Amino acid sequence: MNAPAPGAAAVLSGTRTIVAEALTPEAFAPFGDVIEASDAVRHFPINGGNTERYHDLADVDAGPGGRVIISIFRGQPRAMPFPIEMMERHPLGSQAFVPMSGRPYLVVVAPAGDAPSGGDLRVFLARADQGVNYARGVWHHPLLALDGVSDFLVVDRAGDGHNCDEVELDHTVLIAPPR
Ligand SMILES: NC(=O)N[C@@H](O)C(=O)O
Ligand code: NI
Repeated sequence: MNAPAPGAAAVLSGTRTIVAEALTPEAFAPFGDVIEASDAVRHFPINGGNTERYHDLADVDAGPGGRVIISIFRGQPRAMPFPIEMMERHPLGSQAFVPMSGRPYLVVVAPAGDAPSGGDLRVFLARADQGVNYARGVWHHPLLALDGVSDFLVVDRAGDGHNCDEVELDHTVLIAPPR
């Protein structure tokens, strides 16, 4: 059997397998922002030309009564192919992950709104120089580090209220990074 194209879904041994697609701002736009220093974003020299500022890359949202905080998540690598059995969302604020360990990672998302089914998932392979910012309420799988223990700078919300809903998927979906 030919390898499925990135982003394609293939039914292997009765379980649907999705091969990750490359992360681009356009493809990720329905779910939030891609945080990367590319010529596609507004950038300009500062500090007398010593530094280039890649400006205003993500919409950080702590909602009413929330506070924006910065943390570090140290993720253990996930074994591939990985079964996606649940998703979560943060209804009160956004959540951004910026890789610090020089490794790629996987991003699994579904649109904000009703609880997703396995058929609603989008799977992206993020490069080591790309961060993501999940917009408020966007369904996503908890951190999916690859290849080794990986640190991520995380920008999200602290404050009152319940800010993490979890849902079990109606069927398991295996994900695999592109070959
Ligand atoms: N629990 C927690 O803060 N982690 C998740 O939100 C996640 O997206 O990894
Ligand atoms: Ni989260």
